[in-house]
Amino acid sequence: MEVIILPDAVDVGRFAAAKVAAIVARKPSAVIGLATGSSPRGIYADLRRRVDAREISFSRARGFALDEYVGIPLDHPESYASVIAREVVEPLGFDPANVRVPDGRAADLDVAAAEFEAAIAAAGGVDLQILGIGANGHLGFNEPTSSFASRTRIKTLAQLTRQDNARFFDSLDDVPTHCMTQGLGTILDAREVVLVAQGPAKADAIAAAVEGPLSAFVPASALQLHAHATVVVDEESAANLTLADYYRYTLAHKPSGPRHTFAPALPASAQLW
Ligand SMILES: N[C@@H]1[C@@H](O)[C@H](O)[C@@H](COP(=O)(O)O)O[C@@H]1O
Repeated sequence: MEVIILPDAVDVGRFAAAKVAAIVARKPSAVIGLATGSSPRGIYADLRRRVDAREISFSRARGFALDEYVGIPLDHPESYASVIAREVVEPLGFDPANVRVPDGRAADLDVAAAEFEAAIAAAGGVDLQILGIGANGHLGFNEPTSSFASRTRIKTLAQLTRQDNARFFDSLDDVPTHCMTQGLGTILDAREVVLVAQGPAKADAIAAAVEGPLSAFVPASALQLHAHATVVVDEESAANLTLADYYRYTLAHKPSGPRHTFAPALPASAQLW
């Protein structure tokens, strides 16, 4: 796992966007795992800038969303199908036919979950999975105690998650109680993953995920098992990392090479020690 600490949220978005852009430039039909929530918005904003500058195009790229609520209409503004369409597909110019969100409205949710897994496999797997992290350490909607081997399935949302997401709804009662989410096993199958976090509310979860023991109680700790995982955080989300100085030193002394060419230049304000 590579841990990148950057001064602020804008730098976090730019750094992670550079990884997405590099993959899409190399492979225009790349399969991108798409996350919702506030964390990846800086990534999408920087990618939009690159699209507008004609540096990259998502017209042939494919996308799979991480998760979806169960129990709200598809056209609800906070369904993840709506959010992905509004915040990712339209601004970045994906072909809507190439982007799939788990179907939380299906008559048979188990069948829909299995079909979603099959669609990822048929696409050749995910090239790069974008991830945020919940304050309780969840990935997608894999709440604490989710199996590291789990696949796309129905989950019950934790109360903390419902409270955190209530800001997107009129009231806590309006927040769905269930969801369909890619499993941790599904996420670990992506060829590369990049997790972004900003702000003090994520500091505990980041420390537990990066430096704590492997534990289903901290679902994001599953990323320790991934061979090509990058965690990109701002100073506030990095606040509880014991080895922060080591991560800064590593970044400042990064050897050059094909795997490292995606990294943009460090901002002048980056704190290296
Ligand atoms: N299901 C999503 C996750 O995919 C997201 O990473 C996380 C953090 O959200 P945010 O980025 O808004 O803090 O919680 C949400 O509920």
